[in-house]
Amino acid sequence: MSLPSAFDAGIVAALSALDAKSVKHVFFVACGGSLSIMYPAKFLLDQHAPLPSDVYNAAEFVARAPRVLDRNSLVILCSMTGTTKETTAAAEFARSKGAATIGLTVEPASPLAKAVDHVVGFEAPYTTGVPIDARDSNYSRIYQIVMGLVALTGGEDLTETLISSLAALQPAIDRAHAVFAPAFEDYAPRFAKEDVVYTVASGASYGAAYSFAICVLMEMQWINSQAIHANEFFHGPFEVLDKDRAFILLKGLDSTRPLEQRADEFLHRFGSAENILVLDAEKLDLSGIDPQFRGNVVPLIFFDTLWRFAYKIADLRKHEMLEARRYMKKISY
Ligand SMILES: O=P(O)(O)OC[C@H]1O[C@](O)(CO)[C@@H](O)[C@@H]1O
Repeated sequence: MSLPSAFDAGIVAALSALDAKSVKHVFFVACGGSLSIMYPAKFLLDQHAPLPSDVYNAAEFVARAPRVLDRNSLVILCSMTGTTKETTAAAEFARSKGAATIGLTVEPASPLAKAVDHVVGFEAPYTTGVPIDARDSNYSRIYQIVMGLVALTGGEDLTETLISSLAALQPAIDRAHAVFAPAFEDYAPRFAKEDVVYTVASGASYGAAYSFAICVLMEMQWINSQAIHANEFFHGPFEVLDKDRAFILLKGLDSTRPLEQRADEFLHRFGSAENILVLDAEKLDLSGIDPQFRGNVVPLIFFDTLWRFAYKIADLRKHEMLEARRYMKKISY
């Protein structure tokens, strides 16, 4: 089978060089925001192929040294900058075990790019401020890798369906901004005053909640946060819930939506609606995105739109989003 001509050229090169049928285990490896996209990537692979996979923080991957990592493994790594040293070390470690490696990065000359067998580029608006089309984002590229792999390993070939869905994603994101804008306007003044804001999600959307909690609220706004899995919520975290506690709940469209729905009902039973910001994907116009992929692309819509909310909070707190860091990239660690 051949991959669609609209597939990213780097992905076509990487997957064509791979003896796909020999791949017995896939590892998704990265740190921080780049790690957050690995959860939905694994979710997509789990849905479409009987291929075992794991998601690892890059340092943990090297320290744990899974015994199953060998020449029949495919290790997919991501570092936007390509300079996160743990991720480069993980690529080198994977190659030392004979595994095939694919690295996603925006910097083709970066240390990560040099450490992997194949480089896949993507675009990111967050540090440059230059808007992109979501079809060129990290989500889009890793989904192409996953669905390409599914097709090449004998699974259903949904690559064309994926490509046409990704082409419809940016207009869907643009429409979503308008849908969520009134809620962001309403909630931002209250959330800007909070010391703690939790984010809750499950399934394909968990990664979006994770990155919003650790990279945006904590890293960029110094607001204490934690991403809580929508069902784990009932296994401890719900004890902190009262009328004053602030939560963001992501309700996606994947098969785990009932978990998020149950959390929604409990949050509104004991919390107060004005402190529970719910982003519900059922309110979105997802025309052009195939129903099979709607649950998978919704987290990118959540994440992209939540940035607008974060900038509103940043303005109200007078705390600059990307510059006001104390440690990251400012000191050695
Ligand atoms: O490896 P990357 O994707 O360049 O990430 C570098 C840093 O950027 C973030 O993803 C967001 O600032 C951090 O979590 C991470 O430490």
